[in-house]
Amino acid sequence: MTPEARIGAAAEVLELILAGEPAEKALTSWGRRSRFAGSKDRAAVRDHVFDALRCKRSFAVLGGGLSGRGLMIGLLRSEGRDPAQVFTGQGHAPAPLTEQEAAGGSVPEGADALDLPDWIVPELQASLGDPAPLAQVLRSRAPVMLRVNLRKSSVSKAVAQLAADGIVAAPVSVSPTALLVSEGARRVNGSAAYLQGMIELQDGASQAVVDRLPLRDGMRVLDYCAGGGGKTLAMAGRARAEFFAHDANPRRLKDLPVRADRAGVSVKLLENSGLSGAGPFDLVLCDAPCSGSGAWRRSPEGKWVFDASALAELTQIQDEILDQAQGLVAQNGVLAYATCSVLRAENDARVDAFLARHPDWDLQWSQQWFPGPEGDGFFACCLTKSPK
Ligand SMILES: C[S@@+](CC[C@H](N)C(=O)[O-])C[C@H]1O[C@@H](n2cnc3c(N)ncnc32)[C@H](O)[C@@H]1O
Repeated sequence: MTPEARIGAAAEVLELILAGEPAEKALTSWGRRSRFAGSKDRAAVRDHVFDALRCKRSFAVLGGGLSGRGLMIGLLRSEGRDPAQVFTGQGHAPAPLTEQEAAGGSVPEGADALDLPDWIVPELQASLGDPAPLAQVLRSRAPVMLRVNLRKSSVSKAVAQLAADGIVAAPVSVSPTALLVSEGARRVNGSAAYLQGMIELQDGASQAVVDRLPLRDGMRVLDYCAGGGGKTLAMAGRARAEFFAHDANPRRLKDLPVRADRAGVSVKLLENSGLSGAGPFDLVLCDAPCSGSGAWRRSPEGKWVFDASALAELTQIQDEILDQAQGLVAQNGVLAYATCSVLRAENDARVDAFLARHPDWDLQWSQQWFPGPEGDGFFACCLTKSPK
C-alpha cells in the first residue's frame, strides 16, 4: 500500500470506531477485508488509528470535524503536512479534499488542545495541579518495555538473546528488570527470548511496583486481582514463594498457567469459593480495576469512554476489594494496593478511606509513578495491621 492509501484506510477504520465499534475489532475486520495489506501496511494503519485516538479532540479541531477523514486531516496538519498532497484521489489515495475540508480547521485550545474530556480536567487539577504536562505525555505513544525473568535469565543474557533476533533492547532505571525496546518491537512475541520465558512484555512502572513489595522466599503470596497474571509472574521472578492467583472473573486467569509454565514458575489458581480456605497469606496484592488513566497512551479509547459515574462506581469496587482482601492477610502480613491510575480519587483517597474504616491498619509507604519515557502511570502502597 502507498502511504496515502494507508491514511485512507485509517480514516475508514476510524469511521467505524466513531460509530461505536471497538478499535481492535474495527482493525481486525479491516484486516480481513484487506488481504492485499502486508504486515507493514497493517502496522502503519494501526499506528495512524491509535495516534488519532490519542489526539482525537485536537485532530478533530485541526481537521475541521470529528470524522475518520477529519481526524486524518488533523493528524497531517499536526505534523505540518498539507493534507491536499495526500488526499488527491490519485491511485489508491483517498478522495480529494472537499472545499469545506480544505478551508476548515482551527488551532485547538483548552481541553481540545490537552486532548482530555472536559470532566476530567478539574479532577486532574485536584490530583496533580496543572494537567498539561501529563496530558501532553498521554498524547504520545507508549514505550515498548520488557521484563527480564530472573528465574530464567539475566539482564545481559536477555539483551544478547533479543539482539540475535534483531530486537534492540536496553536496561532503564525504572526497574532493574526493565528493558526499553528501541528496534524490532513487533518481533518480540516470536523471539527465542520470549518463547523460552526469558522475557515478558511488561510496562516499566508495573515492574517498579513489584520491586517495592516486601517479597521473601517461603512466603505465601496472593495476587487477589490477578487478571492475566502480569504482576503474579513479576513477583514470582523475584522470590521463591508460594504464589496464588485469584480474580473475580476466573476467565481472566485462563492464560496464566501457560505463561507461568513458560516462565518456569508455579502458580495456584484460586476460585472465589477456595479463597478463605487457602488463606491466610503473608502478602496480598490488590492490583485493582481502575480508570487506567496512567495507561491511556496504550488504550486511548478509555480516555474518551471513562466518565465521572464510572469513576464513582470504580471507587466503590476498590473499597470493597480492600475490605475483602484485608481479611485474608496473616498476622504481621502486608496488604498491597495498586492501580494504573493517576487520579487521587482512586489512590490516596482510597487508602485514606480504608484507614478510616479500619483504624487498626497503618500505611507503610505509598508511591505515585507518572507516565513517561520508562513506563505508565501507577500508584502503589503497602498497609500493615498494628500489633495488638
Ligand atoms: C488491573 S486488572 C489486573 C491486572 C493484573 N494484575 C496484571 O498485572 O496483569 C484488575 C483485575 O481485577 C479483577 N477484578 C474486578 N473486580 C474484582 C473483585 N471484586 N475481586 C477480585 N478481582 C476483581 C478484574 O477482573 C481484572 O482482571
